[in-house]
Amino acid sequence: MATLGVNIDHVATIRQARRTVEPDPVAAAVLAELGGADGITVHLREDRRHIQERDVRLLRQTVRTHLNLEMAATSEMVAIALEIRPDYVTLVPERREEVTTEGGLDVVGQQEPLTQVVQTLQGAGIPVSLFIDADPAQVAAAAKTTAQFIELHTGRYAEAKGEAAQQQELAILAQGVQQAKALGLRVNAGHGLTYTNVGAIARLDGIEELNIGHTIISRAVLVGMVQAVRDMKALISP
Ligand SMILES: CC(=O)[C@@H](O)[C@H](O)COP(=O)(O)O
Ligand SMILES: NCC(=O)COP(=O)(O)O
Repeated sequence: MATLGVNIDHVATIRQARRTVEPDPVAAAVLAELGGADGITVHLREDRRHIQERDVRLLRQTVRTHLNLEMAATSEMVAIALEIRPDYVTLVPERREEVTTEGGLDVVGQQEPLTQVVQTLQGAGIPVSLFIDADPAQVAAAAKTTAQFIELHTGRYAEAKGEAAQQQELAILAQGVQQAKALGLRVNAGHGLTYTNVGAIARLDGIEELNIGHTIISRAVLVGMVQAVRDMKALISP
């Protein structure tokens, strides 16, 4: 049964809309944990469009479950991670122009530099997860970096149109989980999951944690964070 990492990026999106101090992602994390979150995920983007370094520093002191820092594999972000020391780091691709993450890391094409970043962080005691598509070559390349985890990108599943297409993407994800486990990788999953599409992913054997953000924050705006998290927990671990 998968656990739930709540991504609170878009609490910060509302704050940054006015460049002000509310709503505070730190307060949101407390409420998410009260609602049953098993972890808190934040994406400190190079362009700081939502989560700020201040948020990550305070969350390090206040998160009682575990803190997952999503970041690009840059020297700036590695230095921040080594200083703040999240419970784990998830390396994600980033493009300034993107509205949100568009795909997984190209580990195959960046094997050497990504392996260096993985070994720097894990050498400092910070486990690393690589956010990748469920592509066999990417899964194999991720294992070669010595990263302890992968996070399978569920965006194509979430965007699939119609039952057949969704079942096809689900089968690809299931295959990716099995390949990763056979290679000794621990497996998380996330991106684009919602209250209506999460069930089939939560039922995939071998996935440890689902990182879910936008849909939970969208519901929290209407019913409150505690209830929004409780509702998602009820779906992924009934
Ligand atoms: C990697 C991923 O899919 C998300 O966790 C990421 O945080 C999306 O970026 P935004 O939160 O900026 O939409
Ligand atoms: N890595 C996925 C994540 O943290 C949240 O993605 P989303 O649910 O906001 O699409």
